[in-house]
This record gives sequence, structure tokens and C-alpha cells, in this order.
Amino acid sequence: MNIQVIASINEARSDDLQHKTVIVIDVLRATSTMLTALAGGCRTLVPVETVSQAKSLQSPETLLGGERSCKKIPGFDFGNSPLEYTPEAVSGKTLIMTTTNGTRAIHKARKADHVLIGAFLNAGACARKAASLDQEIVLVCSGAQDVFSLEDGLCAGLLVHELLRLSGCDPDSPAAAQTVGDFGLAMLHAYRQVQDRLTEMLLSCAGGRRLTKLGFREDVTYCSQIDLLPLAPVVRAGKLEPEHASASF
Ligand SMILES: O=C(O)[C@H](CS(=O)(=O)O)OP(=O)(O)O
Ligand SMILES: [Mg+2]
Repeated sequence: MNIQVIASINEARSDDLQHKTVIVIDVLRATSTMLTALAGGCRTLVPVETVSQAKSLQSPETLLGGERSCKKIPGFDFGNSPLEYTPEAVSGKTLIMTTTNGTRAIHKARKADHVLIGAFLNAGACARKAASLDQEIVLVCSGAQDVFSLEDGLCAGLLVHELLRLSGCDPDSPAAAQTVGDFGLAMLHAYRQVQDRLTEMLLSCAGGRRLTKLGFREDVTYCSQIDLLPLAPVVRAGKLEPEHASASF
């Protein structure tokens, strides 16, 4: 298994993602929110890059969600807080979503063979699904405004740990270092270093501080939970649908 970790959207080139399995990570908050909506029964989720694309898909059958500058977009039904996407609000619905970083990262990965959505909330299920696809795996950290974000890097570290474990590779072996490259190795060790105080780390990193200041502290705490949602959704034809990962491989 070959695993690569890309630090931000800026460093991801669509052409380089061809024939690969890509996991898009945006812990705060896009992928955590998408997973929560799908776990809550949202039937179809369409991630789009721009507000005008989202509005062009608006209909009586759809709901619009997302943010700009962390805040709900005027005229939208939801912001980007996972806690808004309750089963009562989203069950059976089609949701169109646009966010500053996460939906842009998904679009960047459009040429990949498989695009999965990853976060702490579904790390185990996501790693199992990615491993089962038996291809080179690229973890794309969405980051913020084209710059690396620690919360995405720590989640990449957890996913690297899980992927190595699934392939029977000791994370401390020279083989692991070769499999994941220097940046992946750095994220793996960063994750292992702070795994017992993830919530604290997420609250203290730039994205967590920003969200806390805007009144979204509870979102950050929620997004720091590991394996709360056993879902491994895959983007197909530009859409996400709930997909439960098999635990048997
Ligand atoms: O809403 C979020 O958490 C962020 C907003 S910002 O980039 O911090 O302004 O968007 P996301 O696309 O989920 O990173
Ligand atoms: Mg983010």
C-alpha cells in the first residue's frame, strides 16, 4: 500500500490524483458536517464550489447548507455547524452544500477513481473502505484558505495509523516510513503525540480558536470525537450518499 498526505488544497493537483483513492479531510467543519447530515438520514448531498452553483440547484425538494467566513450564507437553510443537521432537519432530504475549503477540496479531487469523505468522526470506517479499494491512497487535508490546518493534519495522522494497521505494517518500522513519505510520517507522529488530548488540540489550533470566538466551541468538541459515525461515503457523479463500511476486511 502506498499512502501520501497532501498538506492543503493548494498543493493538490487534480491530474496527480487520477487512478487513485482520495480521502478529503476537513475536520472543521465541512466533512464532519457532511458525515453528520448523512448519518442523520440525508438522502443525497451535493457538494458544490460556489454560492451561485448552490443557488442554481435550489428547488422545493432541496435544502441549501454551508458558510462563508464561518457564517451561514444569506438565504440558505443551514450554516456549516454539524449540530444543525439533526435527523429531524435532514432525514430524506437532498442537500446542496458549499463551504470555503471542504467542498473546494472535493472538487479538486474530481479526477480520482474514488473520493471518500474523512474526519475523526468516521476515521475507522473510512480507512477500512479506502483499504478495500486496493489503490494508492492520497489524503488531502483541506486546510484553510490554501494553508495547512493542524486539525486536518492530525486526522490524516490517525488515518495513516489505521491504514498501516490494516495492511499489517508496524507504524514504527522503516517500511512504514517508506509507505507514507516524510509528511505522512510527521502527521502520524503528531497524532500519536496528542491522541489523548485531541479536543484540547482542536480547541487551541487556529481553526478551533476562530470557531470558538464565533460561538461554535461545541462544534469543535463534537468534531474531535473518533469513530462516532460508522459511515464511509463515496462521491459518485458529484454526489454523496450514505454508505456504511463493512467491518469484515
Ligand atoms: O465553517 C468552517 O468551519 C470553515 C470556514 S473558514 O474557512 O474557517 O472560514 O469552512 P470549511 O470549508 O469547513 O473549512
Ligand atoms: Mg476547515
